[in-house]
Amino acid sequence: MLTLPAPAKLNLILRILGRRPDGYHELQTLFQILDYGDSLEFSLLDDGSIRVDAGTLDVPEQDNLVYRAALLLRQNMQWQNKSLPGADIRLSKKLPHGGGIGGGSSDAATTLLGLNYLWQCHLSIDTLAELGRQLGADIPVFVRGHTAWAEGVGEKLTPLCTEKRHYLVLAPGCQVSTAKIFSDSRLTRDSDAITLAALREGQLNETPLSSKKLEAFSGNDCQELVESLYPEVRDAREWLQQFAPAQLTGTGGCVFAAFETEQAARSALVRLPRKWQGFVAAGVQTSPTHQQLAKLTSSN
Ligand SMILES: C[C@](O)(CO)[C@H](O)COP(=O)(O)OP(=O)(O)OC[C@H]1O[C@@H](n2ccc(N)nc2=O)[C@H](O)[C@@H]1O
Ligand SMILES: Nc1ncnc2c1ncn2[C@@H]1O[C@H](COP(=O)(O)OP(=O)(O)OP(=O)(O)O)[C@@H](O)[C@H]1O
Repeated sequence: MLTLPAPAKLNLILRILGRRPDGYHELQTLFQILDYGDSLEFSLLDDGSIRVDAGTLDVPEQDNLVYRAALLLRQNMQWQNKSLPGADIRLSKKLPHGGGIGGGSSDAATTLLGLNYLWQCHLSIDTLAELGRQLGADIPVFVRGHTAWAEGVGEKLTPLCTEKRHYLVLAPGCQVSTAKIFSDSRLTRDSDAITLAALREGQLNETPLSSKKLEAFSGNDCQELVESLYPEVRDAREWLQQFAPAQLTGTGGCVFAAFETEQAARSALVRLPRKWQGFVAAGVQTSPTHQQLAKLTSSN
């Protein structure tokens, strides 16, 4: 049996530059991977079937991104005339879905990485990232497994180190549909592009992007619209704002703030009103999934 984590992400910066003919949006975002997330257990099945036990997640099996990722990988291998065993996958969800923290996307990426290992498919990270992109714009970053600056629809990724910070993430309890936000005519979709060079200006190449820089460039073009549609998101952000600058991640509904120490983040968490849920996590440069896989491959 193989157990792998599926971490959350935050969008520390999210700028929407325009809409493409296929309806998708050109964006620029800074994906920060966290050391907190879901967990998946994989076992081989002799009968060739794919089974997913989604635990508390109430999504039909065919729609579960874990199932869809497993099927896509298997189809891809079948085209190469490789016959594969099946898989039994157990998902333990900690991440709220429809939260803008990439829970479903990360589960899918961990499935691609985990089954590539277990089924010995030997597909490259580039191929797995391309398969992931077919399922969702947020999946490639988790497949590649680095905190990164992203462009295009989120698939053109440049790894970027950020200064270590601790995040308090709040889930105000509403699920926000990404498609609904991106199709709303009121969405800000004309932000100017910024360059990675501007982001890094004044910093030595090897140094992680400082908290000051992150704060100067922070912001999320979806925030105003999401808060007007979901007042509870604004309430949660305003509550968090008493401790540190707070903003929306992805298309929400989660909001977050950064703290220098874990203790500072936790002492805000203990004051969280009961109506909301929250967690504290550290920002990491390399995904815990990749760290775990690297341990496995080095011990083999
Ligand atoms: C907002 C972000 O979370 C930022 O990280 C992502 O861009 C969303 O990525 P995601 O949830 O993986 O999105 P997908 O599942 O690919 O797409 C959901 C819907 O969002 C819209 N969508 C998504 C990403 C993007 N760059 N432009 C879009 O317009 C599309 O209408 C699509 O039908
Ligand atoms: N394994 C899964 N975990 C969570 N949601 C899933 C999963 N599979 C399918 N879904 C569906 O995908 C939708 C989006 O879930 P997800 O957790 O990816 O949202 P999100 O946090 O807003 O992600 P993103 O930031 O990628 O938009 C859910 O509402 C759910 O119906």
